[in-house]
Amino acid sequence: MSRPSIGPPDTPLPSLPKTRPRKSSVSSITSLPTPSTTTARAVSSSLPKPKPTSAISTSSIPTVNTPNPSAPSLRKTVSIGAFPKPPSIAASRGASHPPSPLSAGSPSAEQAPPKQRLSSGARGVPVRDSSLKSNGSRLSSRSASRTHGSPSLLNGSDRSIPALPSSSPSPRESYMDDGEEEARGRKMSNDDTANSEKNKGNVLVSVRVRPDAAKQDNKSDLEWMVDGRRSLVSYKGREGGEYIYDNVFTTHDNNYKVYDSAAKRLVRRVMEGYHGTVFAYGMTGTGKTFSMQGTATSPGVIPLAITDIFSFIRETPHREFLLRVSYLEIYNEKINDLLAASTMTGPNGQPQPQEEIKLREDSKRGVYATPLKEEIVQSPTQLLRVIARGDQARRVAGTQFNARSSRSHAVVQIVVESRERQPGAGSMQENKRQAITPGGVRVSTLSLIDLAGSERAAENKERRTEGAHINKSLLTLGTVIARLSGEKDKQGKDKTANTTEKDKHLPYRDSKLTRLLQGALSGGALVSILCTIQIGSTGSVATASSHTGETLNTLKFASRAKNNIVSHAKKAEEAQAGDPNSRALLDKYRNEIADLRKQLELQNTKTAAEKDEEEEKARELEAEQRHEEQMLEMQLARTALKERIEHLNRLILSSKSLGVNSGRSFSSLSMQRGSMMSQMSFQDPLRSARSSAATLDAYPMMMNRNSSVASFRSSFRDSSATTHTITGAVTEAGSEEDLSLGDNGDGTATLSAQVRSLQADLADKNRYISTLEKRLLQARRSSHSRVSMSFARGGNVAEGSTEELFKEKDTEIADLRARLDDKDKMMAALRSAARKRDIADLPTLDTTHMSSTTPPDLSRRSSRHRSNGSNNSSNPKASPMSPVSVLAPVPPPSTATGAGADRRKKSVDEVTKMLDELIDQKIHAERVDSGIVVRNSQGATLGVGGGKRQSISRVVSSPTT
Ligand SMILES: Nc1ncnc2c1ncn2[C@@H]1O[C@H](COP(=O)(O)OP(=O)(O)OP(=O)(O)O)[C@@H](O)[C@H]1O
Repeated sequence: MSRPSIGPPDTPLPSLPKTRPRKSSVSSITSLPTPSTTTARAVSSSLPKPKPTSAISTSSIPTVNTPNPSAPSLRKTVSIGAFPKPPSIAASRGASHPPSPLSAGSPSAEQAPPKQRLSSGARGVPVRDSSLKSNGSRLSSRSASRTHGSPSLLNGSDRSIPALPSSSPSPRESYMDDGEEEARGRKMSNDDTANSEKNKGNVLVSVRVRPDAAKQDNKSDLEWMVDGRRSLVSYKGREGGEYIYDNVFTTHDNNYKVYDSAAKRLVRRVMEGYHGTVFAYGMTGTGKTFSMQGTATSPGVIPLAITDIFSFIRETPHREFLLRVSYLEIYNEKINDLLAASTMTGPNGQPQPQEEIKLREDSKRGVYATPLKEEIVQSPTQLLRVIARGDQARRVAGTQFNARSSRSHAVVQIVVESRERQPGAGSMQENKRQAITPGGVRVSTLSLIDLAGSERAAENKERRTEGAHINKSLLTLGTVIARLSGEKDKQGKDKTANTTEKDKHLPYRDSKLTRLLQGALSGGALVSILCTIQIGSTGSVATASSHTGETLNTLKFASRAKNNIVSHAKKAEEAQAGDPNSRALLDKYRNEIADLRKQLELQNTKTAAEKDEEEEKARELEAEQRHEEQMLEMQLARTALKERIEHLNRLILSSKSLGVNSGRSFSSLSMQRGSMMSQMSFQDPLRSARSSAATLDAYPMMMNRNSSVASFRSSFRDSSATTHTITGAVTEAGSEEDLSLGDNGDGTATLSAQVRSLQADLADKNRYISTLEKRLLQARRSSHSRVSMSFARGGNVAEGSTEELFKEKDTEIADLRARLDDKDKMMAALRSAARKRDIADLPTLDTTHMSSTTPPDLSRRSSRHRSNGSNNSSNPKASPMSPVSVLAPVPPPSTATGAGADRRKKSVDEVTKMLDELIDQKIHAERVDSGIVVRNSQGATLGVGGGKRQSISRVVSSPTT
């Protein structure tokens, strides 16, 4: 049995035999030239025997039924009339043209209203075959009755699109003889026939004729006639015949018309829950990509479907939808993910190799590719962008036939999930959130496929390899479709036949394309096939004859598809809520949304509580900090106050103990102190030291304020002669202070005791400094936190004030350090004075009280220095800055010789003066610094400060006598 190949023959075609004249038609078509060939032959005889190429196995070559050679050679038309005629709504979108036989430009009916055009067309279409004519009329009525009786899913019964009466002619199979068709028909019951008729409506086959690049009236071109109104393509050549489909689009029909007639209903059905597949099939360069993708000015099926999908969603408020899209290509029998390809780039910017994509099958999803990137889309623009991205990644190359030839089969899959909304009361917003029925998500898939075109072997090796793969997969597709007719018969016999069993006989697995299309081809989906042809070979490198052969092959493929594919597509079942096997993201997302909403509400309540708590904590913390600061302030103020009191007490003691005064008073006091010191210095050296230190501090003030000295003196009048303790001098903090006058009872103490006192004083100062430093640190910290809080609140921060505070504190520290240095210096001076005094006093001590207690080495040192001391005392100016030598205790009058006592007294006075001057300088400086005002009870100012430390300046009143 000879079977023509669907693929391109690789040998030159034999010269076309003459078509057998068909009396009725020939007479009616005056414009068509009489074929030069004389003998009309059946398909089998008109085509060369298939000659497999290296890439195509003979077994996979699709077959066509061979008509009986003895039967009349008149070509049978495709049995299309049974299929509904899609409505013509192109008037609103674009041009719909009347039949346009290539040879004779028939007058355009473009301007005529659709109905008028249709009727005039129906009348005016040249029909050259009486049988066709009669069939046509017969099927027209059948078709019309079907429209009202048992509508198929893709016919004009679509609720949303008004259907126009069908003008499809009689359905007849082109490649089956009458006998076979009749036999098949007889074998089927009436019900089967009805079902078959109905199911045929689920498969639409359309043919689109591409306009020639340059119009030339070739002889072969003139043998073709395309009648869009009657959906008829006829060829008057050697393999002459007439092919009738659901739609035939002429060269004048634009993409809108193609979409409206061939895909729109299917897309709408998909939105309702059916699976649907649209694919474009045809020779290379005939306009598959142009039809599916279109151009910017003339969008194709894919963009128009996308627009329609969203229109449907808008028009269907009682349902909610979720759309996800994937885009793959089959290139050289390998599946590439076109959406992942654009995103998967390596570190060097090179595209990364993809994970191998495999085809899997399960009972629910059928055959599917995995792993495949799916993107959820929410708008037509987004969806179009995703697809445009995939298009960029698709393989295209220039071939002999097409400058931008698709080298792969491209499959766009849009998964539509939808479910019913419950009409509910309340606001719109509430409805949206709550009015969701618990179950029932329906998942359907729309596959939009742009196949690569069949082509002849190319010069280029790469193109040849690609071409071989393309041809092989297309041949497998043809084979599967051809064999479906046998399955259809079996189905008629045994409706309960297991589909999987049935599919075993079909070579779906021979190519990835057929495997992927398995669900659609085996009847699980609505199918629309758009076959593209180019009648004239102008602009094609193929010879006119081979081009014609290819075109005829496409037409035959279309006829076979129409006749053999039986779709029993049903609405996808609703997946119940909570079904673990459900792929429905809608369900998943809804649950997730509900969960998240709950979490959010919980979080909101929690956050409110936490916020309150945090605010409370912050308030507490602030209050605590404020309290701490206040405490610190108080402590500092206390410390400063104590310091000052202590300081002032020392001043008072100093004036008393040293007897610093003007004229005689001073001398007598000095004398008295001297004698007292000699008596008392060894009784309680520690107490003496502190009061002496105080004396040194306070002394100069007394020196300069005679009146105050008098008042101080009066305060001591009632005190005991030997031990003076001021109790009322300091009224504010006197109880906390050890206000001893000195260990010698007159405010004098040994210098070593004074040194100790100074050390204690120094320790106090250090403590004070560290307190201040600590405070400064805290102030800084709190200032930082306030600054950051202010920033957090978006308020402005007075940075200047913070800096000023820092500066002030730094200055304070620097001041304290300077004062500390002064103390150190003073201590050093006192130490050396103490040393010298000790040396100077040694003979006196030896002879009076210290002979038993003085260590031998000190005695020695003392005796050694005695002469020096006398030298020094004889010349006190020799060491003016070392007054300690003259600070030596004056020997008691009983032990001191007259001249020696005088000399010593003199030297003591001198040195005391010097010391007083030195201390006076220091105190003066300090007074200016500290801002102290000391007044007596009469208001006389004892000491006046500069006011630099206003915060700690105090007025201390001396007690009145
Ligand atoms: N109906 C049409 N009207 C105008 N131009 C068309 C039409 N059909 C196709 N063309 C043009 O023909 C050329 C080839 O078309 P297209 O690329 O769509 O062919 P194809 O069938 O996809 O080819 P291949 O299989 O090689 O990819 C393009 O330049 C396209 O614009």
